Amino acid sequence: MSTIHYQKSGQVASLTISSPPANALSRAILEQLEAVLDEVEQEQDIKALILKGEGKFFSAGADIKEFTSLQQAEDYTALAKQGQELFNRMEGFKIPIIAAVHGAALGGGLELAMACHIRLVSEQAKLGLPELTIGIIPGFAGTQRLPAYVGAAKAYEMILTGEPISGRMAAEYGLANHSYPEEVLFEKANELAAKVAAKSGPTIHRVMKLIPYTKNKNFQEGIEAEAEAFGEIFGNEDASEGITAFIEKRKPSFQDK
Ligand SMILES: C/C=C/C(=O)SCCNC(=O)CCNC(=O)[C@H](O)C(C)(C)COP(=O)(O)OP(=O)(O)OC[C@H]1O[C@@H](n2cnc3c(N)ncnc32)[C@H](O)[C@@H]1OP(=O)(O)O
Repeated sequence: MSTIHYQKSGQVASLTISSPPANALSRAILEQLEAVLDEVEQEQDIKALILKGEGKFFSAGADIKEFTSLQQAEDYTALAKQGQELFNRMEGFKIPIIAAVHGAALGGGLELAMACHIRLVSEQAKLGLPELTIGIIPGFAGTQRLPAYVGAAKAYEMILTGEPISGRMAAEYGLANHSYPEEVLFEKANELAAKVAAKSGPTIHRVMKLIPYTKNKNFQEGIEAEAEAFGEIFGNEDASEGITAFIEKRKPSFQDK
């Protein structure tokens, strides 16, 4: 069963995405994440949150198989908005969220990690936005958050090639705070969360309110345009071909239509 496990240990809580085999972000998983954040918000004493994935990966992104159940451009736009709004809520959360990324954070999985305040990654993890490889575009604010972390030039390359970068390179690019061997990643995340949790709660909350003032003012406009474009692109034959090819485990044959 797909779920988000919520575990509290002192003043640190962990949220674990458990949606085998790839921790794909179905609409149901996004709703569960929303519900768990509601629960966390009720707890007065939590000072740091760790977000991680169970199994082989952090998350392989939106649930590509679920895409076939949607019909209209508006349905896809609504899906993009669901993810964007949740991720905006996370970015504006008063409790710092540390993403501990192992295996892969691709597409919506990377977009989720980018909505966290700090990213620790395993050295060999694959981080990327591969949507163009399946004939679609990023839709959970990746076109806006990735350039903010790595600069426009690297974001163009990563999005247009669809090729992932390693965790080690993500730390070099500024996309991740640090990279570690996978076997120590979660320990490092716990250590960092403990350092944060040792601080006074009111000071943490003030900082969490202040740092978002640095955000680019065009961001909201950018994600609205992204959600519209995400919906429109699904009307293309190449999107159907890309998604079918992924499900059939073959290379897509795009016709530029
Ligand atoms: C708005 C947001 C949009 C998006 O996020 S679009 C999605 C963007 N993400 C991707 O395009 C990533 C797609 N997945 C992959 O590239 C690969 O997978 C991995 C690199 C993550 C893993 O590769 P490997 O280790 O070879 O495993 P495997 O056999 O490809 O996958 C294991 C099972 O996981 C399913 N799966 C993987 N990613 C997704 C996904 N994003 N949505 C739904 N299912 C997914 C596969 O189909 C398969 O399933 P089965 O065992 O039944 O054949």
